[in-house]
Amino acid sequence: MTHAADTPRPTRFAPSPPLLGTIAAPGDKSISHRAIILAGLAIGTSRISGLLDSGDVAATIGAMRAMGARIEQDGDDWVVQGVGVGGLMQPASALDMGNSGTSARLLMGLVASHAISATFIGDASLSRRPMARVAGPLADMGAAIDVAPGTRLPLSVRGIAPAIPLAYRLPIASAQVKSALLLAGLNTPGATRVIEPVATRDHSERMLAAFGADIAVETDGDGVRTIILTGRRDLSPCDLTVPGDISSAAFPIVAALLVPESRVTVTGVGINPRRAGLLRVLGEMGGDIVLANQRDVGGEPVADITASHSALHGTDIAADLASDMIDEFPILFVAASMAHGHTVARGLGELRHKEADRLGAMAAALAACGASARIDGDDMIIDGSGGAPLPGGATIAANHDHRIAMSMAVAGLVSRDGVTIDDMASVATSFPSFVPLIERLQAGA
Ligand SMILES: O=C(O)C1=C[C@@H](OP(=O)(O)O)[C@@H](O)[C@H](O)C1
Ligand SMILES: C=C(OP(=O)(O)O)C(=O)O
Repeated sequence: MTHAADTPRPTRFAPSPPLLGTIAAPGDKSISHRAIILAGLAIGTSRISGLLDSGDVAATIGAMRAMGARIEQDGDDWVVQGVGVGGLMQPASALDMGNSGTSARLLMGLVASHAISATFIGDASLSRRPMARVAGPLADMGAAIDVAPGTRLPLSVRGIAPAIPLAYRLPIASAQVKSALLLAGLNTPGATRVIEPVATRDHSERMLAAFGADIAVETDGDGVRTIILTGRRDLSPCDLTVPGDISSAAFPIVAALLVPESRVTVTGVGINPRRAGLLRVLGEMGGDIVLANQRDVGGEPVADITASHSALHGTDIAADLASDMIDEFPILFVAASMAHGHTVARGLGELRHKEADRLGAMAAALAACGASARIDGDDMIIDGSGGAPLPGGATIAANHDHRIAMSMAVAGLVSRDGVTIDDMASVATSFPSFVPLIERLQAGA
């Protein structure tokens, strides 16, 4: 039987008229996962507004429900009654993480310090992604991980309470690993310490503090952060608003920079410095990007962002910037392909471990559309077209990767012959309204 969701949705993105108008950014995916998880652990009722309605967040909601949290939609809000730290229940069946690495890794951490066991499964893409980065330190905390060699999904975590508090220096810059260990630390007596030589997105730290966790952050003279979480404290419920997702806003913003005569405003976008590296790089490339109405939403900095068509020039992106824009490289590569001159983006090995190998897949996709992109070790090197449209004309395999699908869709908007994406279904994981919002901007919304 063929299910509707399994039917590929090929879509052609033709050369675009100017993009004009104002749209609201969808809720931040990273923050939405964390809001559901922490509200699901608090004692009492939390109300969340602005939650991202997407496949990845649905995976986290499903798993937290399966472990006892009561999570209901109330109009545009979500109302969550938590189980209390230490109160997760044994799930009756395997937890389906779908396409979502964040769900899988954060929830593995959560289960590790509860006396329950859970089997984690995922789609073909997620089942190829490395899980040893969380399984290793969680085993050091006392959890038993049952997994085939290679440490990929499916795997089972048998948690332990009390777990052993860990001091762990992150060997890779990963907010998912950091967050998995902090969540494991919540039900672990004593201090769990995560040492972060390269700073990554700090949504977990901010939100843990908002829910009343005992958390402190120390930064040494070299900028190395140590996050200290003392476990076994109850979490208090919160009413919070999820800011808009800069990783989604990136697509209309770059599209506006590239499509002649465009001017687009995206409202309510999170500009946390550990997420907003793309804005800094596009600014250095000559992009006309204006931030207005800067404010705080849910403990995160937010702004309305206006991007206008600009002549971009190439740039050199240092490796230490990578984690501040890790999910934005695919769309940055599209921008660089149309810039004047040479762009080098360095130290991007982690891109090989996302929903697809984003280095290899983007180099191939851009080359298929007539751009000059090549990989040298962990670096991407692009010679821009100098503002000329890319030839296009290709059909690109999205490979279950929403960011490749949306990036190459934007490439189609600025191509000579259009670009076809073989299957746009993956955008439902992070930005279900991507196509209608682009169409609204084309109509001058
Ligand atoms: O913590 C998070 O919410 C995320 C962290 C990043 O992954 P890594 O921790 O693997 O870098 C990012 O790529 C992902 O989209 C979301
Ligand atoms: C890498 C991503 O997400 P995840 O790791 O949660 O699948 C992403 O959204 O680009």
